[in-house]
Amino acid sequence: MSRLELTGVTHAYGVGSARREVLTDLSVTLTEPRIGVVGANGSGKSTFARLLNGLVVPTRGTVSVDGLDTRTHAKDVRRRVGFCFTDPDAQIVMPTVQEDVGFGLRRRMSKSQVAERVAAVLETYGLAGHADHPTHLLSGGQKQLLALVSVLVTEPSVLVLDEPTTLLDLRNTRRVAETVAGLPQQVVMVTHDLDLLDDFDRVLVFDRARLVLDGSPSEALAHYRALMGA
Ligand SMILES: Nc1ncnc2c1ncn2[C@@H]1O[C@H](COP(=O)(O)OP(=O)(O)OP(=O)(O)O)[C@@H](O)[C@H]1O
Repeated sequence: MSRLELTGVTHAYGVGSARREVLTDLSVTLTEPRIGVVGANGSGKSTFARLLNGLVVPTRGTVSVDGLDTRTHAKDVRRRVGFCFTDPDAQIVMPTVQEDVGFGLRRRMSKSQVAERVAAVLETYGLAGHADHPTHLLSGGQKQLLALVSVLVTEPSVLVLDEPTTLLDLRNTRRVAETVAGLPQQVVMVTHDLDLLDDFDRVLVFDRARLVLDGSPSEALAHYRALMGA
């Protein structure tokens, strides 16, 4: 597993009177295979997730992945840490399924190698019959799966998922959950769906820009439910 390390991290968006601190003085080291992140809307979870692959660079403090600082080694970090957005439309970039899956590989290997790898992963994730399908015609669940597969094909060592099932029905939620459960990679998953975290090794609870609990799924979920008054 990789070592994801945040040291003295504070992050704010905006400046002057518009400055809004969304993460405050966060230090945490993550080495477990399965890490969940929960918290209220606006508590800083997405910002935390984006810090892990350098999509967001902290205002103060450092974030590193296996010793690589996201500020100075952005490219290496992004190669190791794959990121899946809540909304798959934010990352589906090509007109057909196979082109989209091959997109992240085009600079690393020859056309025939890309075609071979793409065919193999589409088969593995049950999308083989959709290779030539226009991406904009896929269902929400298929799009989410495609976004996940397009990241997995690049073989990241860590996968960060920001609310990957929010837009999905129960069947597709299960499908994504099963796919994620079977991955050899380290996974960091932000979610409001607490059931997805039952078997996780560690769950972080955020509240108003702070990490307020870091523990087992049952401890974290009890704390989160109490925070939510549920
Ligand atoms: N690019 C940005 N510019 C300005 N403010 C931002 C930006 N991104 C997020 N914010 C603000 O930062 C705060 C924390 O947002 P963040 O998305 O990290 O929270 P979250 O816990 O993931 O919320 P949610 O559960 O609603 O997705 C929110 O108030 C949000 O409006």
